[in-house]
Amino acid sequence: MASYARELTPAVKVQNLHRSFNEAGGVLNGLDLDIAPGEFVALLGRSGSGKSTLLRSLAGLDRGVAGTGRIEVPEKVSVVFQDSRLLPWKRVLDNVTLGLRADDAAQRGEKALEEVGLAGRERAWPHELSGGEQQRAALARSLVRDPQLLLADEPFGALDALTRIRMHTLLRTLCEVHQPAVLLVTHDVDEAIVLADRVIVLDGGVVRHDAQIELDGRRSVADPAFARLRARLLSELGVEDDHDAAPGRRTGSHLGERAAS
Ligand SMILES: Nc1ncnc2c1ncn2[C@@H]1O[C@H](COP(=O)(O)OP(=O)(O)OP(=O)(O)O)[C@@H](O)[C@H]1O
Repeated sequence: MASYARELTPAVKVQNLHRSFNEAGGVLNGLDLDIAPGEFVALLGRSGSGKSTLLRSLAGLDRGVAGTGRIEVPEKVSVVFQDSRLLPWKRVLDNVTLGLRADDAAQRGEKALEEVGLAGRERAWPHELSGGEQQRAALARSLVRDPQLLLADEPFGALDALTRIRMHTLLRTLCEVHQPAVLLVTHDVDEAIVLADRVIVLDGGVVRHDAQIELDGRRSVADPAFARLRARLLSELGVEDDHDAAPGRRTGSHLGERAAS
């Protein structure tokens, strides 16, 4: 996944972005950000630091919010949220293909559902799917459009730890196949390290920290280099790393690893 070239025209270019909701002060204060085609960027930041505001700006979902600046994104952008946002009155396949204007929409939807491990569930209703399956369907709905940019706002935030790990593997695999640029908002430092090519930290309405993840191959929380990176990112976030705490009780972390890519 990290095989992008910096000199390529960026998939995302943000220059001097300002956003504010009231006169009390800006949420984004002159933010600059480039994301290369195919690059997977995780976005960390304290609660209220403006992560969702940035993502919504890139998605064009911030109409009515005061602001200035320049945003360039590709034509095909898909968004995934923490909740699947499947329409309860439509079957899974119809949710996946909703708004897709293509003669082969149904076949593409079926293929996307197969890719996310939901083959055979095309005619199910959303309420018949588990939370993890609903997020799989949401991923299928975004990927069926073959996006050049995938924006994901804590897509696994509501899932249990084991389902999350499975979703990490699935997302990596899908990204390797489809090669979208990705901006993933997450609170989970381990999730960021496991998944991303690059991690950025938002603070004060700008990108405060921006680093490539140099870990190769299998990324495991047991790897000392992983632990060092986690400690550095937690410190950027103003949090102490309680690395010695019991698994699952660490601040901003969970057990996770990814297979070599
Ligand atoms: N629609 C809105 N109206 C008024 N203020 C808002 C609105 N949306 C966000 N804000 C404010 O903007 C700031 C940034 O919010 P945002 O949701 O972007 O932060 P975040 O980093 O995604 O937070 P979290 O990690 O808690 O989800 C917060 O102070 C929030 O209260």
